[in-house]
Amino acid sequence: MLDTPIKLNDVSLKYRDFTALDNVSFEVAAGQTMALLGHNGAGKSSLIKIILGLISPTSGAVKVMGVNATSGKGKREVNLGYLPEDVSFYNKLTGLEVLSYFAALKGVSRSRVTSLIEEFGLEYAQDRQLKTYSKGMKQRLGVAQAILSEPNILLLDEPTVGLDPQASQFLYGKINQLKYAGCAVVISTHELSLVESQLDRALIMSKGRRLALGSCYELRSASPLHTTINFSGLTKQVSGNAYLRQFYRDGLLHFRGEQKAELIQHLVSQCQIFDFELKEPRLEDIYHELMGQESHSQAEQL
Ligand SMILES: Nc1ncnc2c1ncn2[C@@H]1O[C@H](COP(=O)(O)OP(=O)(O)OP(=O)(O)O)[C@@H](O)[C@H]1O
Repeated sequence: MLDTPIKLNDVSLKYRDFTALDNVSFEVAAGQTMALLGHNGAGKSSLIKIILGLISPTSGAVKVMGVNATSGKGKREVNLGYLPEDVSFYNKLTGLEVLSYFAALKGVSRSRVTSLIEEFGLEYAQDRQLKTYSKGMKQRLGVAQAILSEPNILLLDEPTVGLDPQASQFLYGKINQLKYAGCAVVISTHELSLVESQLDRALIMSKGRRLALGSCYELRSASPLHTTINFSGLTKQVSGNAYLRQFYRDGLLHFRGEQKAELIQHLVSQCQIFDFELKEPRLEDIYHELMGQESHSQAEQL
């Protein structure tokens, strides 16, 4: 059986007395995208650096393709792409020189460099020094560098910062191509609306601790936030239906994520519906709800 690409077990990290990560565990399977979400300082970049083997956890186990990420043994066999939080290349090099340099390090062909430069819309600036690049252009180059080797593991720290909407969409298209080829992807981001439709699972963190872990469906099901349904004739049809009455409030049906399938089956079999509007809590709503609960319970502990 193939090893799980990324596996963290009870990982903790301390900087002197400060606990940056507190018993964090998760796995990322081949072909999956895991989004790391959390306020500034939650520990997202630290987790990525631990997976990379750049820093060692104070305790816990980290395996990358079945190999202990901190021991160094067998690491060279992992084809890994990484975009750091603050992309910074040598400013006197041109865009083409930067990508060619990484291509040489990773044994990637010249034609892949040329096609990525073209695909990322940097062809017109490829012979210009990076000091003349805008923030977004540098970010495009950084992302191109991260996916250059068509990695099996891709770690992206805030990849869409500075990218225009078209470039962000293009990036997610590229990530999806890699995923379908079996790449395990970890994305740390604050852009929840962008990542929502892209992730398979999200790890929501606060102050180094895991608040929630799951797919959008699982997070929604566990959330106290309601999904609502509205359709014409709702009020009339509810009045004679004891099952629907339990969900009815303010002209809408309100229910929890896990009740959705049963309720929709009931509506289809028992009601006349020509069209309906379903509103589910977005990832952003769930995130804010969890953060609100967290600060409430912290306030209570004081
Ligand atoms: N070298 C270090 N020494 C001491 N503390 C550190 C060090 N690196 C990170 N930290 C602390 O660890 C915590 C987690 O930092 P980390 O960079 O992982 O957060 P993050 O979730 O990526 O934040 P952001 O969204 O702002 O990028 C923060 O409180 C940070 O100040």
